[in-house]
Amino acid sequence: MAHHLGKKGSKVTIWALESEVVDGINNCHENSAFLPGFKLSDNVRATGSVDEAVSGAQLLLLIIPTPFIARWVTQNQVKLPWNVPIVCCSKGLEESTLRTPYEILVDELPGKYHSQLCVVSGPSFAKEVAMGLPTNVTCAATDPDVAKLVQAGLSTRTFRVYTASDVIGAELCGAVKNVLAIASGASDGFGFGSNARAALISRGLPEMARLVVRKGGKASTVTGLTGIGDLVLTCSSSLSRNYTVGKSLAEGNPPDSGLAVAEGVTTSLAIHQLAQKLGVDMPICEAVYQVIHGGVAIRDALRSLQDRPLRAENYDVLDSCG
Ligand SMILES: NC(=O)c1ccc[n+]([C@@H]2O[C@H](COP(=O)([O-])OP(=O)(O)OC[C@H]3O[C@@H](n4cnc5c(N)ncnc54)[C@H](O)[C@@H]3O)[C@@H](O)[C@H]2O)c1
Ligand SMILES: O=P(O)(O)OC[C@H](O)CO
Repeated sequence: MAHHLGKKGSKVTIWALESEVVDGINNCHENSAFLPGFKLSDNVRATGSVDEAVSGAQLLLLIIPTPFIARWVTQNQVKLPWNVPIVCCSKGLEESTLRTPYEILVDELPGKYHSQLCVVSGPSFAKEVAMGLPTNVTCAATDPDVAKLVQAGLSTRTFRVYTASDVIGAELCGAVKNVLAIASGASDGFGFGSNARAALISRGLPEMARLVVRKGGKASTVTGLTGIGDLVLTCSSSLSRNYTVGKSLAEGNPPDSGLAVAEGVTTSLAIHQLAQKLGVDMPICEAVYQVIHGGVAIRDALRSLQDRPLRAENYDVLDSCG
């Protein structure tokens, strides 16, 4: 995103955790740890100081893995300006509290920040964004003016931003698709074929919709970029870390994604707990949870989805889409 905005002409300062990442960006214009092979725009620089990163900022993009958001925000809250949009781009659920990134920010930041919070989500592999390939995403905010500000701030001819109001829906879609992508990667890893992958995607969609609606979001959100858009992308490409974790599980490896984060691994536990708490039926996500956290063999978990009692293809939850 920094490179994208730098190419657009914005001056961007990245705060990064690792000093070698800061040095690599400032000295070699490359983030060789997390985005190797890209010469970053000259408008992008990095720092290890949050104060320096946010100084004079017109837009803050918060893009850190979900498990670290709460701690990072509580540690740095006093340094964050409250009068510019804070755009949350992370996709997942916090394991201990089952909160989405936006819910974490609302809880951890004082009320004066709340109207500035928004979410950007949708089918957007970082590598393709960095390459300048056509990408469409959605900015969801409770305040439409904030959504429009972010839309204008991020959009270019290759990066098109839509606005929306369903924040919780957009976030839950982003969290659930990562778990479903693990199932899809595993299915492909076993060579179960294109039919199986298409079934996982289309039967994953009502799981997503049921959770969104139960949490107060709109069913129609799952039909958009943050829903089916990101679901199709992540379930069908080796560029996805989550899909890749699934493929690796099928090869008999543990659910370890290495350096890069696959949010679906921890999110599968949170989705399991949230679905139980809210009484939402999410069999594919549950199968992924059983594999990663319950010791069930991945082949058995996928097979068990086929062995469930025959039933009607019920998409009632989507019938409420306007
Ligand atoms: N990479 C993508 O294509 C993509 C696209 C859309 C959304 N996202 C979401 O963005 C979020 C971040 O993913 P990513 O792809 O940038 O991750 P990544 O795996 O490329 O990098 C992980 C990042 O997390 C940082 N980090 C690690 N521990 C941290 C801590 N304790 N505090 C702060 N930062 C820490 C690392 O410094 C590193 O920059 C995830 O929620 C992901 O789902 C990623
Ligand atoms: O690599 P993944 O699986 O985390 O997916 C990245 C993005 O969320 C795709 O939109």
